[in-house]
Amino acid sequence: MASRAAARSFARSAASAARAPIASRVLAAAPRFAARAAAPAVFSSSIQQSRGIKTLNFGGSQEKVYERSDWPKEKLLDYFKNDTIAVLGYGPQGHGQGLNLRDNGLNVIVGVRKDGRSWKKAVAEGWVPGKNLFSIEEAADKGNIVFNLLSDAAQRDLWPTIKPYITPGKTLYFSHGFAITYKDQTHVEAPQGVDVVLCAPKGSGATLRTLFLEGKGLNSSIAVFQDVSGKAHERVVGLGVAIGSGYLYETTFEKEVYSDLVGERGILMGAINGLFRAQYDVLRAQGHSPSEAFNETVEEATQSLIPLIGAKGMDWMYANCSVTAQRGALDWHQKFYDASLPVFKDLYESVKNGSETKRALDKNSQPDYRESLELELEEIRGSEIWRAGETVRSLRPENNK
Ligand SMILES: NC(=O)C1=CN([C@@H]2O[C@H](COP(=O)(O)OP(=O)(O)OC[C@H]3O[C@@H](n4cnc5c(N)ncnc54)[C@H](OP(=O)(O)O)[C@@H]3O)[C@@H](O)[C@H]2O)C=CC1
Ligand SMILES: CC(=O)[C@](C)(O)C(=O)O
Ligand SMILES: [Mg+2]
Ligand SMILES: [Mg+2]
Repeated sequence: MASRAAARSFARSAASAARAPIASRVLAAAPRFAARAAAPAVFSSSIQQSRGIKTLNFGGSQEKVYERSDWPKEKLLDYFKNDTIAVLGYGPQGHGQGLNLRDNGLNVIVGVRKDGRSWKKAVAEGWVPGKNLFSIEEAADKGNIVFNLLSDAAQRDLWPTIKPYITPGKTLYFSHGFAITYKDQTHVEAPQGVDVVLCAPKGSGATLRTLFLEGKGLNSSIAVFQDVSGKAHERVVGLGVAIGSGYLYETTFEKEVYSDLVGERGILMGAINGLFRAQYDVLRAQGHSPSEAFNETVEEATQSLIPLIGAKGMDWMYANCSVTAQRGALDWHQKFYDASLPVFKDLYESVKNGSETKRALDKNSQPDYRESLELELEEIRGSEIWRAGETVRSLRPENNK
């Protein structure tokens, strides 16, 4: 009973927090359930081992994370003062990482194919041809820390062009374990005499940039594949901070790429799209209007309930919904789990055995790959659910002043 009353009082504080903007909602600190006080010691907080490194308890496992407090701007500037960072590619990551490095005062240049989409974007964002914007080859030549942020297919296709410039003493940096892990398909082998590292922001390059501008940071995964200098780990931590990361989590190239490919095909992008569509279609088939089906499927999820999960976890979101909703969700979640578990197992296998890689490489190396992706996105945009969504979004009070 006590915990029920406590839950109700949380529900009230969360309800008022829910009216605040998302950022302050996330920060709103309300006491947890009374039951939480008796939680096992396993949930206890961190042991600070040394400055900049923390060993934390993640659900019962100890893991090390690195933090940016150990890398203030002056240290970054001094540590990388003799380095030229060449960012190859100017997609979402080239944009986010390149601009954050530049704003942090590091010596950074961009390399993209001349007069392509990325070249034009880079020029529009203040990169100057011949000064800090070059062809891919020129940039790879000039840089001693080379960020390979081309598309994963282009990393395979252009490797023979780039490889001659990755000479001993340089650092080769990726934001994905893809090229190295699937080297049987990409033919990207770690060159001799070169540190090979990874820093993979766990989110879009667009978010990496906006959070940096807001003085926040996106968490990233880091890994070292080849350490020739003996400093590869320290360097990638510094680089991770310099691109605007918050905390850095340790992984391996293989673990990063397996989890990333599963995540984006699964919950983050593929599964969420499939689940939204399925529920919307059932509601529509039962005679609900497009706005009702959209509001009950997408709008409420993105505007109300998912931010609550982000703020304080699944139980917190449940606790802030009616007991009717909680009862039903607790009963039905197992059915969704059972239905999707085999799909996730298939997905993991398809990632691990290289099928997903093969498909991404085949499709995204076609000359018209962008146009065909755009056609598929157009189809989503034109479908009823997302057309209904456009109208619903336009009616959010903040968009309708
Ligand atoms: N998107 C994200 O937020 C995340 C991406 N990553 C990883 O970061 C890396 C970069 O990804 P992302 O930023 O999304 O970029 P994209 O996958 O969108 O790739 C964009 C870059 O690749 C270039 N490119 C593609 N094909 C060619 C080609 N044949 N020749 C020359 N250049 C080519 C494009 O140039 P042009 O415009 O001239 O075609 C563009 O600059 C990838 O390894 C990705 O997996 C990691 C975390 C998140
Ligand atoms: C943004 C991100 O981390 C993804 C979804 O894995 C990607 O864009 O590849
Ligand atoms: Mg990712
Ligand atoms: Mg990815």
